[in-house]
Amino acid sequence: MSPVLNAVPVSILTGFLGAGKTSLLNRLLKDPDLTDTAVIINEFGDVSLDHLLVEASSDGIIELSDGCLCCTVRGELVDTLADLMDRMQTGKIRPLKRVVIETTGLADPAPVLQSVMGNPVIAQSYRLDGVVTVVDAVNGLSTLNNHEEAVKQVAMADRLVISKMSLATPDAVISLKARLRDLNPRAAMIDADLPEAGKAELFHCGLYDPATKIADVGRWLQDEAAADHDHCHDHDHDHCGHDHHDHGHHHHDENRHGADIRSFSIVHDRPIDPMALEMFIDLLRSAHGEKLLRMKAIVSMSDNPDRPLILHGVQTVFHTPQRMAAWPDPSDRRTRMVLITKDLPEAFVRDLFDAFTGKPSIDRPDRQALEDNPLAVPGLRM
Ligand SMILES: Nc1nc2c(ncn2[C@@H]2O[C@H](COP(=O)(O)OP(=O)(O)OP(=O)(O)O)[C@@H](O)[C@H]2O)c(=O)[nH]1
Repeated sequence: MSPVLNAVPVSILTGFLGAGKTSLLNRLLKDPDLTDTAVIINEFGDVSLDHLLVEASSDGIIELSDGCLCCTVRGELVDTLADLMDRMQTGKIRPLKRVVIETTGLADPAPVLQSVMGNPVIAQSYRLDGVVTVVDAVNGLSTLNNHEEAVKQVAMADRLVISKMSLATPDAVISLKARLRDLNPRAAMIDADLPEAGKAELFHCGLYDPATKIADVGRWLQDEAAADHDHCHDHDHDHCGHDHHDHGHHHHDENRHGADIRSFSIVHDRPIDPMALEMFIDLLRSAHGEKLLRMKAIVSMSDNPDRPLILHGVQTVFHTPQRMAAWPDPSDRRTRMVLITKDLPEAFVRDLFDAFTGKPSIDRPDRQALEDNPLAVPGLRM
C-alpha cells in the first residue's frame, strides 16, 4: 500500500489572534470520533496559557515552546511529528487517528503546510487532510485589511468557520462573507454556532490540493519550497529534509512578524481587586484597543482567590470574563497575562498595570489620577 494511504491525517487549525480556534477545538475534542487525536499547540509569548484552556486530557496535547509556528518553532514542529511517528511505530503510544496542529494566530500557514507536505520524511508518514480557518465576524474584515497573515489563512483554507456571528451586525457579516468569497471561492463557510462546526467531519477535507485555491496559494507554497531548497544548498546539507535529526533547523529561526508586533507577559503574585482590574482593562481598551491585538489572562481575584478569572481581549472586543471552578494547576496561583500588541510600548502597559495594582513608582500617575481619566469607559464587570 502506498505510504500516503497509510499516513496519519494532519489537520491545520488556523485563524487570526482570538478568532476562536481554541474554543472550536474544545468543542471538537468532545466528539468521540476524535479520540486518539494528538493536538499540537504553540503560543507566541513567553508565558503559555493555552494548555490550561484546552479542555482535553493533557496526554493528547503537545505544546511547542515559545515562538511562532511559521518561523521560530517550525523545526520543532517537524521534530515533534517525527517523534510521534517513532513512538507509534515502536508501540510506545497507541496509533493516532489524526494530528491537529493549532497554529498561532499570527502564523503564516504556507511554511506550516510546507513542513508537512514538503518534508520527505514527514510526507511518508502523514498526509495533510485540510486547513480549517476560523474567522471572527466582528474583527474579521479589518483584520484582513491590516494583516497579510490573515489573508493567507483564509485563502489557503478548505473550510472557513465564522465565529462570533451573534456579536456582529448583519451588514458586517455580509461584507465579510463577500471578502472571504473573493479570497477563497471554493471553501465551505460554516457558522461556528451550528452543531456541525463541532463535529469530526469538519476535519474530513481530503488530501490538501492547492489547485482548488486561488493562484496565489500555489505561489506561496512554491516560494516556501524554494526557500527550503536554497537553504539546503547554502548549508551544503546532503540530506536536508531526509534525516530525522537534521530536518527543520533551517532558516526559520528568525521571527517573520514585524518589529512593531510585540508579545510580553505580566505576572503578579497578589490577588487583584476587581475594581482595579476593571479600570485597567477599560483604560487599555478604550485608549489603545486597536493596538491591543490580543490579551489572554488568568487572574487571581481578591473577592474569590480560589476561583480565577479568565479574560480574553481581541482588539477592542473584551469577551465576558469567565470564572473557573478552581485553579487548573493549584501549585501556580499567580495572575498571568499575555499581551500581543502592535505599536504599543510594553512599558506603558506595565506602568498602567502597576498603577492599578498598587505598585508604587515616582514617575507614574497613581490610580486615582487614572480613574479620573475621561478616556476610561465603564463596561466590564468582573
Ligand atoms: N460569542 C462568541 N464568542 C466566541 C466565539 N468563539 C470564540 N469566542 C470567544 O473569543 C475569545 C477568544 O477565543 P479563543 O478560542 O481563545 O481564540 P483563539 O483563536 O484560540 O485565540 P489565540 O490562540 O490567542 O489566537 C474567548 O473569549 C471565546 O470565548 C463565538 O463563536 N461566539
